[in-house]
Amino acid sequence: MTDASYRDAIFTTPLDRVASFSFDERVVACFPDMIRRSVPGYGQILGMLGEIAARHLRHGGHVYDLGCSLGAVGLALAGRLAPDAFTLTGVDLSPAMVERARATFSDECPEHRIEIVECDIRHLDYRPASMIVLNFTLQFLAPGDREALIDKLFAALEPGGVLVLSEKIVAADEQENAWLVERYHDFKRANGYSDMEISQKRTALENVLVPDTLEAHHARLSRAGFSRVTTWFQYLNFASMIAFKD
Ligand SMILES: Nc1ncnc2c1ncn2[C@@H]1O[C@H](C[S@+](CC[C@H]([NH3+])C(=O)[O-])CC(=O)[O-])[C@@H](O)[C@H]1O
Ligand SMILES: O=C(O)C(=O)Cc1ccccc1
Repeated sequence: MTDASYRDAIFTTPLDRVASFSFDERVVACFPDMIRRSVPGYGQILGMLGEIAARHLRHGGHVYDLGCSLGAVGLALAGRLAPDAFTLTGVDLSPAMVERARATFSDECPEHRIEIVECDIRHLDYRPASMIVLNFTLQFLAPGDREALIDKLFAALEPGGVLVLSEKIVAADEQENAWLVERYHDFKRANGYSDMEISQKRTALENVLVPDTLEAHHARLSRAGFSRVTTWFQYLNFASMIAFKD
């Protein structure tokens, strides 16, 4: 059984000291529930990734899913496209994530050509790709490492290729940001998280998940050489962009 998933109860008890958030076994065990209840629009983004792939991916082209966690992006593409339509490499640094993602793909879509690599996306030797997805992963890299990775991904993309970048974002205007964060906390409360869980998770993510502004993302993508960048989705302080390489 590869799809066992528990309810996220990681921050339900008060802690004397909240440790930094990490993608360990406990998080992996409840990850599908955590991400669904914590990321506004997560399911809609996955559904649209299938449609974006159907439109933009060269037939038989290669896809990278960077920070693939349990493989949700690969599963969305495999649900939308035939096995001969693409090959995919999912990459994640967390051994617990990689182990479960591999089991899921061999159980659920053995015909699709999907491999999972345990590696740091900053150090991977990229082969030419038609589509690259960073679905809520760049935000976990040290801010100083982000530009070099985007440059590397631009170089790996074939002409006509696309990069999809989904991120938690911060608004430059303090009042706007405060409103978005408050409504995001309402979103989490409505999804069953208590004030204590919300507050302890926020502490655990400090200096671990460091969001950029949408403007910073667009500027970085343009600097790397992408000819067009479109924010195609935003729900509160979560957004997804698509960048096109000519
Ligand atoms: N340097 C790194 N190299 C490789 N992996 C990394 C690195 N840093 C973090 N990760 C991995 O990036 C993933 C981020 S989760 C992505 C969700 C998924 N995309 C989804 O669509 O379900 C987002 C979230 O939990 O908010 C984790 O699995 C980390 O181990
Ligand atoms: O829960 C949060 O506060 C988030 O920002 C989203 C999230 C989801 C899963 C792991 C880490 C962060």
